[in-house]
Amino acid sequence: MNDSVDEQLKALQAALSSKPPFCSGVLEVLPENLVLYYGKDGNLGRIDFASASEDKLKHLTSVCDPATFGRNDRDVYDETYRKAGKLDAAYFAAKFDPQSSGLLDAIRGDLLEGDRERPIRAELYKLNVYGPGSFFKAHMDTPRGSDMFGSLVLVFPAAHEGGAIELRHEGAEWTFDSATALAASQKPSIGYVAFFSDVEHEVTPIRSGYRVTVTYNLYYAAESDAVLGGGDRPVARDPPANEAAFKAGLRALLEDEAYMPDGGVLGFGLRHQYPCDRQDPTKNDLKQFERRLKGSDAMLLRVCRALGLEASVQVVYKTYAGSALLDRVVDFEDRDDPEEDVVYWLKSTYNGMVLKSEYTDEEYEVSVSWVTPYARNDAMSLPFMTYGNEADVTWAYIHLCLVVKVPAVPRAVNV
Ligand SMILES: O=C(O)CCC(=O)C(=O)O
Ligand SMILES: [Fe+2]
Repeated sequence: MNDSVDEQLKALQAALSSKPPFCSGVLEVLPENLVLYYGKDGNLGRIDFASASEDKLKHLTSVCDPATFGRNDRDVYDETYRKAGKLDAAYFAAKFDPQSSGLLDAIRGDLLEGDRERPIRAELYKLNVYGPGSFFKAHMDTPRGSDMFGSLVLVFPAAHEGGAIELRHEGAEWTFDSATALAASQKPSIGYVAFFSDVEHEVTPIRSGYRVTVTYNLYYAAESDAVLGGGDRPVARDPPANEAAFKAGLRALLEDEAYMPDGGVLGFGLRHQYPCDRQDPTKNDLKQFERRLKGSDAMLLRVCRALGLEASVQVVYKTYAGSALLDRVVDFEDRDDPEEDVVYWLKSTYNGMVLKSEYTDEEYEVSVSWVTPYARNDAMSLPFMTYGNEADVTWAYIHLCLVVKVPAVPRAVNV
């Protein structure tokens, strides 16, 4: 590979990973939006976070249940992993509304990288109270539906120290210290952080005071049938800087006639994991994920389609005999004969193709030039999430990739 192609590929990788997979901030609100009502078993309360006394915060804490989390396929209570109180959505009502306050619009503009026409909705999930010494260690949020893409955490301005949210993804780490951000705000305000649910996050220990949060699950709204990636989007939009850079870079690469003159296949491991219905995996036709891609994964498909390239979401399975590329999700429970060679089974039942390996000279059926690294799904084990915020046997996360055909020269690339 010559130097300039190498540099172009690096620029593509940089454009795809330049935006953090979360957004956060402090939102000024009307004073009445700092009011929360709660109650359980006849034990009722109203708390105004503009002036919440310690007694009021202790009362709220006393009404909460101990918070559990999902470890493998079980909900467990373990104070070495999660120490906090929680109330389910039936037991509290907050005045603040993410939709009418404009917060959802801000999240769409930031987290969804300018995909402004995409309707999203926030579903109330839980109230959490973290008193001194409380925390929640690293986990991902359990998907609760195929259209769920993210999580939103609101932090009320009760005075506290500690309790920052740390987020980690693909080797990078970010922190949002809502306590400090809220303490600096003179006006009534709420802290917020929204992230893609497959991004690992944790709440660091609270050193003093009370950290009260309300969490929401974020979904692509059902009424949206807008097809991502088409060049026929109804409303013009200004692409964010990383999208413009990615598009220019990919076009330049394809216009270079010395690059893949006979054509070939480009592969991009997607940055995010996606909810997959584990109970009935065969209904997971990979095409449906096109509409649900998150952030820069959506941008990648949008740009490929805009350039007129043939691109499809695919999945790589790791087997003991190498990797197989497939255009659909596999139901391993359909495999009647465990003695049968799994690669042969994937090939004969699912049109799987053996991927060329960088490490061995084994025979292969497809050779992909990977621009970003791909993760393999393990064909041999069920994909339980080790640490989630809830145990769920229906939904699992799956790693996907985008496979893009590069035509032979002379090739026409849309502008
Ligand atoms: O309360 C928070 O700050 C985050 C809670 C959380 O991560 C969860 O409920 O999954
Ligand atoms: Fe979480």
